[in-house]
Amino acid sequence: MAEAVHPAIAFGAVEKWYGTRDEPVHALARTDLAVADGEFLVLLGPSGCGKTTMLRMIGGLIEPSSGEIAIEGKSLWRNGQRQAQALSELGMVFQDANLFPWLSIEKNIALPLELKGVPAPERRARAAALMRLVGIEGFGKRWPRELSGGMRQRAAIARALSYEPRILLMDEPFGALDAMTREAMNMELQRIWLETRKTIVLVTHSIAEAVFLADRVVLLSPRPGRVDRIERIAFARPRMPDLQSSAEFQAIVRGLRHRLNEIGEEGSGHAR
Ligand SMILES: Nc1ncnc2c1ncn2[C@@H]1O[C@H](COP(=O)(O)OP(=O)(O)OP(=O)(O)O)[C@@H](O)[C@H]1O
Repeated sequence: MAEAVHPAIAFGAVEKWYGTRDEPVHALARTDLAVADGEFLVLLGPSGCGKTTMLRMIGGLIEPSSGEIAIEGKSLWRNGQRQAQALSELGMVFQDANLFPWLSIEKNIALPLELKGVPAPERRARAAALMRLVGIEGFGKRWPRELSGGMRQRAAIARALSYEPRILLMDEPFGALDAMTREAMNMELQRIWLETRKTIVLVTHSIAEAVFLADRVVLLSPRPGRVDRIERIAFARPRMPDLQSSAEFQAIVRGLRHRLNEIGEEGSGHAR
């Protein structure tokens, strides 16, 4: 397969300040980062280190204060205007599935297609294929409230994939789920990724989740948010849950936890 000409996502000297009523908040210091086409990148770090800010900037929901973000080589912003062309490459999944309660699961999944004017028979066929892909086949006529949290998250992933974005952005997608469902969802997400080969950027607070899923873990530190280190995770795929009890896996988790503790101490102790 030919190498993609552009990275899927490129940060060039991107910086973000938020204006507040008191002091401006320096949410992200000048950051350069390239995410390869088809890569699974995980953003990990303590509260307030800028993970969501980075994800929302990639998603075009907020504009960087300076620097440039390019999606597949196309600038996301030009003269303060978001470029729709670059945005169509992106799908988003949040912690809360955010399904419309008055629409069936099938209609929720097909909604982005309806908004795009895709005819009903094609929408139904696509929704059926996506429900198979995420493992909720047969639940299309149900209401969101009739599904478990894990199943609702599967539906949210199906909806984000419905218009075939090349990049999937996920902000703590499994943060609200119990530990067992979360582990099952990690396996499912890995399977979906192996089948679709999307570029994925996922935010998490869980070190084990990060190491289990990622090609690279980007560890961020706060005040201001910045990339502290990038850990390449080389385990072969598909990765099985037992991998997590291996010495190699635990060594990486330990290293990241150790660094996270140091970051915490630097933040609370000596002012810089
Ligand atoms: N809209 C906003 N206005 C002002 N400050 C903000 C805003 N959004 C985020 N911040 C600040 O920017 C910094 C980075 O926030 P961000 O939400 O990106 O961090 P995070 O790593 O995602 O945190 P968490 O893990 O708690 O979700 C924090 O200091 C936060 O208080």
